[in-house]
Amino acid sequence: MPHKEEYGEFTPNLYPPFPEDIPTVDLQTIALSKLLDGDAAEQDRVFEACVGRGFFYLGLAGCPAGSTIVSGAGEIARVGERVFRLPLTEKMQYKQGKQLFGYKFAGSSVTDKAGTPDTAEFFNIAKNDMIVPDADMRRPWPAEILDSKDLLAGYVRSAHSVGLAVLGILAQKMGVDPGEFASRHRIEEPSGDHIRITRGPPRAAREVPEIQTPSHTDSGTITILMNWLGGLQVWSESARKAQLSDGQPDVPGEWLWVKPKRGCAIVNLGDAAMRFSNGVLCAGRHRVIPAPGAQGDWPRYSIVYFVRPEDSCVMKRLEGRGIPEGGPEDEGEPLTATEWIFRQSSALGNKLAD
Ligand SMILES: O=C(O)CCC(=O)C(=O)O
Ligand SMILES: [Fe+2]
Repeated sequence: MPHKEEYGEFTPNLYPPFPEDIPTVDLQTIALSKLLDGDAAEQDRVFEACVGRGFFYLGLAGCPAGSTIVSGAGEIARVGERVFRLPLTEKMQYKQGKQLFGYKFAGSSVTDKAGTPDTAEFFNIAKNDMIVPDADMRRPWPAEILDSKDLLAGYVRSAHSVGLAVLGILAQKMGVDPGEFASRHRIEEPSGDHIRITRGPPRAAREVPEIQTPSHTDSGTITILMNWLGGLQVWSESARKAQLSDGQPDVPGEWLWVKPKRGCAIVNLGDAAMRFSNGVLCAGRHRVIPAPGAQGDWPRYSIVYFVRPEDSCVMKRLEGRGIPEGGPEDEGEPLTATEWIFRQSSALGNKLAD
């Protein structure tokens, strides 16, 4: 059992191994350093993974942005420990609004039609506030976060650059000018990008796992995820419709565990990537439950970076020889990214503050 007082609760060195006897998903491992070096075979593999399931491991060794993500994620989880330890009344002063920045309390969204509440807490730290002077920030942040602003800003820049590097490669494979993604994700421009610190409680019951984060596809473009304990699961079949959903998978299949891999991020594409590519790229459906086996006795932390289109970006498909025309998504008035993301998260049953 974890010794909470003695070690704090984010203790990756003490976690028992991920069980060997449960069905895991077989994800490709792509080396970030090879991608950045222009390795053609690695670039082919990343495109294949994104057209397929929309999930892959990204090996972070051998390049500065990768090292910042590996070391930064652990340090940010420790910032999270300090934030989540604050009294609920204090955390609720930072309750998330329409843009989803700030604190999400456990139970703020539902996991099924019966209305069972989720169990994960999040603190969503806005990219734009971390990379500007304090006087220019748009929201208040707890002292625990402001004290670590340099760490968070460095992480934002590295994770954002890694996301954009992958998107640039995907663009080329689809015959799209890589500048088309870059110009929709400029780091200084306001966007829904954020670092999410998540905390899920230890497993309450062996038999019926409670849902920490219900079934969803991410609404942004690309997500860089760091986690240490199991608990993430992907739906076995890919679903590529960027449609409103009631939070349940829309094609038959089963949940498969994603085994955390040291030194690797788990990268997945979101609905915006599917929208920009008119369905060529896949947004992988996933959820989080308590970690399997003895790992489930620990509180579960993860650090997620969401790369999202700029707020005023018009959400329509990009032009390129590899991007098909037409389909239902090409009809009707396109939304801005702000409207789009609000629509996607409301569909997941999130009770928003304003
Ligand atoms: O905690 C994880 O492993 C995944 C979290 C996630 O899917 C999300 O926050 O969108
Ligand atoms: Fe997600």
